[in-house]
Amino acid sequence: MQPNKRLLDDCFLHDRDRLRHSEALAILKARVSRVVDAETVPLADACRRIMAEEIHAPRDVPASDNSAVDGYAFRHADYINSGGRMPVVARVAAGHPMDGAAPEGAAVRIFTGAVMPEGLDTVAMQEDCEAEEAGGTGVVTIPPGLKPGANRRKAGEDLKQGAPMLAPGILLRPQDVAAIASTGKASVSVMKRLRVALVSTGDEIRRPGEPLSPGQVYDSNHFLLRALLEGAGAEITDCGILPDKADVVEDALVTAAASHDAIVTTGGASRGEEDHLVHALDKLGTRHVWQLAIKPGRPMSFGQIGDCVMLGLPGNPVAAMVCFLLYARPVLSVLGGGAFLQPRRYQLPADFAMERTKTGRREFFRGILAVDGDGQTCIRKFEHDGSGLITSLREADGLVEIPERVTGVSRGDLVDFIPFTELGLPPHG
Ligand SMILES: Nc1nc2c(c(=O)[nH]1)N[C@H]1C(S)=C(S)[C@@H](COP(=O)(O)OP(=O)(O)OC[C@H]3O[C@@H](n4cnc5c(N)ncnc54)[C@H](O)[C@@H]3O)O[C@H]1N2
Ligand code: MOO
Repeated sequence: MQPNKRLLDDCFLHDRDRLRHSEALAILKARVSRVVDAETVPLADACRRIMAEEIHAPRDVPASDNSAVDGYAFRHADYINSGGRMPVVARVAAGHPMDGAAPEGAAVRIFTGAVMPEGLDTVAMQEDCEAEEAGGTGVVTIPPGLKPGANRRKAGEDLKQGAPMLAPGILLRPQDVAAIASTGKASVSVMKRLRVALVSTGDEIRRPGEPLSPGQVYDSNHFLLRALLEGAGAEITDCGILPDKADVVEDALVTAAASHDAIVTTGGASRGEEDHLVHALDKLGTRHVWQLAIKPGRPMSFGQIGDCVMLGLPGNPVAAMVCFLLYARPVLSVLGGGAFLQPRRYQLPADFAMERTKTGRREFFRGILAVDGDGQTCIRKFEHDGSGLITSLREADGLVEIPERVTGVSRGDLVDFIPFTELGLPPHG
């Protein structure tokens, strides 16, 4: 006889009731704003910090016209009139500008970065010239065909005085810090670092270095999330590993919330009797998000305890990383004064095929960049989808994103690929 009640063994049956990825993002975005103040730091410490001030170029960069090459500087009109053969009357090197203007009809020996002598507008590369010259005196023959202004870098061609350079909220990259330095500014106002409490939970979790008893698991998520948080510029407090005990979890969250801008937890996020994080959040504060129509990462929660944001990441390592990158990263960025960071997707042909019996949820598979038989870049899927496989994260170059409505992927179909580099991670070495 057939049972009249089907067992609820399909753990994704309720995806319709769960928040979709885009809905979750919209809630997160609407709920958070900057919580940190500004501080002034020396430029050497400014990289990867978030700008708190607006900067306009205080001066022209470069400050003067200068030579782009080692060679001979001259007035273009003199070059035309002389047929390219000119006396050399002086020598100017970088850091040693010429006193006064160059005489008419003459060339000047010049080196890369040296200020263009007054009145001269064009430079010929030394390799193209024939010179009977030493120490800035002699004669040089310059080949025909040079255009006026050749090999001359104009004052202000990099930055014009007053040009907008940087605005609050921008994450400073090495090249941004270089630009600030090029204007002579020695310090910069940036957002203070976000104070984040990092919590692992689970009776079975142990720190590396400790002996492992049967059934216990090393706390890999602590190191995963610590590194991700460091990459996001946070100041981290290690709150250790909490046991699966409601009162201990609650006490720890109250203490952490009092002195941090955000709490990031891993584990205990789900619905089991031993999962206390969501109940604690409900009791101590307000939950805005829990249970997403995504995989992996379904039990992620987001809420607040007073003014402290709580991000409850799942315990499975792949789910913890995916949730961090997709949801915690933009939230922490906004709390820290930055943008709600969203990765760009790249459409690449799939080097895999799959059928989806369950639609309605968004899936993020681990994707590996590959080259197909025609030499075209394509995307492979890590062969196992298990949410506990750290190896899948290590092998992958990013995430393959399969939207809710897609019923299957055929080999060669274009799929969305989010490189890990778009999520702030270093490239695969
Ligand atoms: N009946 C149901 N069971 C589960 C559901 C569900 O909806 N109903 N969801 C599953 C999904 S999806 C996930 S993801 C997990 C996540 O739940 P939790 O956050 O409560 O995670 P835990 O049970 O604490 O741990 C899951 C897994 O991850 C390991 N873990 C935990 N913390 C760490 C750590 N710091 N470092 C390394 N590994 C960690 C833990 O030992 C477990 O193996 O729940 C499913 N179950
Ligand atoms: O969705 Mo869970 O997050 O499979 O691992």
